[in-house]
Amino acid sequence: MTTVPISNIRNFSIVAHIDHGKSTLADRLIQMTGGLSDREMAGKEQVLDSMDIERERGITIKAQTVRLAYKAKDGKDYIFNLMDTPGHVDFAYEVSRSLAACEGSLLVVDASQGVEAQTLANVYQALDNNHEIVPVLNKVDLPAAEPEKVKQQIEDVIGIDASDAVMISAKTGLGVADVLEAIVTRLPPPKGDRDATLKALLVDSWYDVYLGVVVLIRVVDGVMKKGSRVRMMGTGAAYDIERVGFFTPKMTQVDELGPGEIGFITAAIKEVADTRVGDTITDDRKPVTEMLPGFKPAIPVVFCGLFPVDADDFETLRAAMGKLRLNDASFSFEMETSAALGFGFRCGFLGLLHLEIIQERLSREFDLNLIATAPSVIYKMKLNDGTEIEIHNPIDMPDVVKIAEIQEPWIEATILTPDEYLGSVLKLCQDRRGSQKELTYVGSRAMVKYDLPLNEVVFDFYDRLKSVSKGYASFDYHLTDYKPADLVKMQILVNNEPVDALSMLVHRTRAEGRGRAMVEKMKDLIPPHMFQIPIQAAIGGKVIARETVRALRKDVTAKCYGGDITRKRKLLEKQKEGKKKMRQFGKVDIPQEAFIAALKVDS
Ligand SMILES: Nc1nc2c(ncn2[C@@H]2O[C@H](COP(=O)(O)OP(=O)(O)OP(=O)(O)O)[C@@H](O)[C@H]2O)c(=O)[nH]1
Repeated sequence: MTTVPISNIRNFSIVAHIDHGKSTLADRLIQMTGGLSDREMAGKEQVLDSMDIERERGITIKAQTVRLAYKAKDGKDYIFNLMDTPGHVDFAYEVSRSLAACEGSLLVVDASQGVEAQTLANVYQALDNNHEIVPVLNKVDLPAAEPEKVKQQIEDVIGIDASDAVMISAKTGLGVADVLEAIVTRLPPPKGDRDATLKALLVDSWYDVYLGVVVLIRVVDGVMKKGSRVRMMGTGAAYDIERVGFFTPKMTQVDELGPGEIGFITAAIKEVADTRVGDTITDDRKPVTEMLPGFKPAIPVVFCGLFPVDADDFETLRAAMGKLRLNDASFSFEMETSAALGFGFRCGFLGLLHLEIIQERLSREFDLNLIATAPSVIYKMKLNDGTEIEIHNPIDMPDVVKIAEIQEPWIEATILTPDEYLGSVLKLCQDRRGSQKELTYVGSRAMVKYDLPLNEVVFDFYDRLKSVSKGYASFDYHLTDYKPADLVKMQILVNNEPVDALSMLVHRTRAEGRGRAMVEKMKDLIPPHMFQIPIQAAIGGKVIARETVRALRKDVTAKCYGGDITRKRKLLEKQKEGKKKMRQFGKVDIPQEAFIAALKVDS
């Protein structure tokens, strides 16, 4: 691959709403610049989405970068570094750090759909990073495409000039050549001083089975050389650089990366946790004095307990989580025990989608059968003695008489929806204790901004939103602040004993509805025992809902008395098999389905 002057480098990202065609365009760009042969492209549905689940769910999770070589119409050779960014709201943090390593963005908007919630969120982040932006209208091959209308929308809603938007079909390849030219002529080259001391941004890191920890960097000043000794300023650790290179998307090794370049390094780094994303990498012998601005760390906001259905799987679960964490520093877990569910882990996630992805990977890649407890957020509590604590597990909540005030996190949500579903969307937000801030129109679609408690959003809000809008509404949010809330701890009692895994913090006004729904579900799923079993929902000592599982009338072996002993044994064996799928709770056996159903109820 040719080396070029810094003025011929272009570093850019593609920002888009999910499904607007970011990956398809990225693949086209790779294909047209010869990064991969047609044959290699054919074998890979979407080259940038490397993880199986990403491909199946059609979402991009891990930011990746490819280097492309392009000969422009001006006859000069250019190097493009294309940074992939995830499109989903939970991973906004990964978007922001990819953007910090680039000078420009292609804003891809589906010409048949128009601007969506994540288009806005992502493009504002790009503008915050002082990016030059080239609007690209994709899917113009579709009969429903309305490029002129969408151009107007981009100007009205985002406030950037869209008159020169590039019209393309990433699918057929139409117009993609113009995108390549626009990258050269409309995006700025990076700035940097080759003779200055090495200063590089640690953009990302991940674990590779063959290479160990791979670190993605953007060189700002100086040169990153193979064999040199560098220092990570944030952690203070020093390393000898073993490999330097980039992806085309195939891994290619070189001797050095100069200013403005993006690529990877490897060294004897043991764990991903030893690298701090956003850190500044410099020369160990003559370090720079000032660090790069860096990023805010990604903090988990949603928590839940994950327990193996089969207690024998506990160690497998621990090992599996350890493996996943190797490549996902934003996923955290610590051991937890529950009287009802046994040994498991309390886990922290960036959001609900992140939770779902981890859960799915655990069950699919590690063949684990899991029970997840209700998702919770971080509550702040002021105690009467003046101390302040943070709670992310309802079990840890102190006695109510000790609590002076409970605060819960709030978000600002932006929702775009076709007009006909606006009523249902507003009702949903209202039902979730939301307060409306703004209602405007973007073409024929309504854009609403709502303040909502995160506690109500982690509880199936996204699913409900999709269902009330037949999948048409789009949603994005960011955390705003903590506000005092009238929250209570609701417990579920089975046979008069509280089931710890089913405790949750809910708003007082919603406790009864939620409690009633839970006990009803459990009643249907707990099999009759020899005695009657009360199932109750309670706040403190006060029962707010109750159901009863009636006592069993027949003994399974009764009809075998005096009869065939093998038949009797068979029946008992069968019963034992069934028991394996139960949780012994006091004198009661609770089937897993009952837990799962109780935790899934929609109030
Ligand atoms: N008709 C048509 N379909 C397209 C075009 N570009 C992409 N698509 C289709 O739109 C769907 C979404 O495209 P992707 O490239 O996966 O979208 P994405 O924005 O990368 O989605 P995420 O990875 O989830 O962020 C796919 O089914 C593509 O085949 C186009 O120009 N025309």
